[in-house]
Amino acid sequence: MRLMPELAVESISKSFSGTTVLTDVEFTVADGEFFTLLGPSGCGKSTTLACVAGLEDPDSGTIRVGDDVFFDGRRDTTVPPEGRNLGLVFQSYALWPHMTVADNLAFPLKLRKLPADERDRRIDAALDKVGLLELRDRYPHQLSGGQQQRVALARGIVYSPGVLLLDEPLSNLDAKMRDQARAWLKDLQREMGITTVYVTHDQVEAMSLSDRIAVFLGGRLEQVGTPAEVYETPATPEVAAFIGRCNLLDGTVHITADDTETVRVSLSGTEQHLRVPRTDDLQDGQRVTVGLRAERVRFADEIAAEEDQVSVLQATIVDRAYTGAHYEYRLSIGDLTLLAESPTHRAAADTSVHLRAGDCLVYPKA
Ligand SMILES: Nc1ncnc2c1ncn2[C@@H]1O[C@H](COP(=O)(O)OP(=O)(O)OP(=O)(O)O)[C@@H](O)[C@H]1O
Repeated sequence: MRLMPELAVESISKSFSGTTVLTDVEFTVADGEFFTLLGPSGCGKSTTLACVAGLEDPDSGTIRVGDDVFFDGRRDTTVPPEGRNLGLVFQSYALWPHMTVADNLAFPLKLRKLPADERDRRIDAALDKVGLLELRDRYPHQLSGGQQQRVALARGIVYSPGVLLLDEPLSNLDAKMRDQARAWLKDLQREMGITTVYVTHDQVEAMSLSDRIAVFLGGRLEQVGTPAEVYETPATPEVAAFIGRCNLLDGTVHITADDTETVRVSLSGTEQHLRVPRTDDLQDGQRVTVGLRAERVRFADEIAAEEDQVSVLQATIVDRAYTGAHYEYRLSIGDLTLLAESPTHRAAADTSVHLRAGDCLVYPKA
């Protein structure tokens, strides 16, 4: 298999009409890696991808694949999209309606001036990869949404691009088809070993597809890590809040001479407190934000209260919802609201919750 040099995006910034949409965005994508740009609507993911594709130019920074410089803000260098050998697939499949499937795929090959027999060979190979060889002579309107999406993908890979860029390619599919397409896309990417940059706002999609995820918020890269890293050790409270369902609680640290493994945090909005792991960056009196994922808020019968390692808080259930997979509870603790998930139905209003110190994500405030 041919080896691709890494894609390096170095400190790119971009504004539109004076409004900054990207600030010092920096990441590298390794050969064969499935790398996802994840973030809420408007955070700058698509603009970043468009800069890699050459559809937009950043205001500054560099973009390169190995020694091939696509963009260099200092030298005013920019390579046009067709010179970058990238496969592009967007949310809107953008198939030409008056062309058959095969002709849709032939288009980028004609642009690259490939001879007809080589074009046919490549078209059949790409359609075979996406499992649609028998539909090569149909028109787009004779295909389902999922099939159109596969054709768009086949068109993205037909000229053997070095890097595949996908912008929300599954978002037009219904939930069930999206699940199937996701599994299929992952298999295809693995089989081809093609370096892939994927844009989505759907964290489940990002978690299940990616080798690594770059979390974008407000035009900045907040964290780059494996799915497990961004979920288990989010770099900031904002990342914790964006990925999964996370309670964010404000409090103040209190450290005594007896505290070795954990320290006490008095929570704002209640007289109650919880214990969090003791770390070097925590001082007595330090204001902190504590992140607690909903599924890590346990009820008394779920985990035992262990000295120092599990805090017991008295709570009232104010609302419960059945989701099929589990129950979601809204709890009040003094003036605080806490979301909890549990497989068990709980009828009583008053309850105690058990919070493991190791489940608390602690962020010192500046
Ligand atoms: N051509 C443009 N002119 C002006 N502003 C733009 C342009 N393209 C994007 N923006 C703005 O830049 C910001 C980032 O947009 P971008 O499309 O990159 O976000 P996104 O994270 O991909 O969002 P979404 O998931 O909704 O597509 C947004 O505030 C958007 O309105």
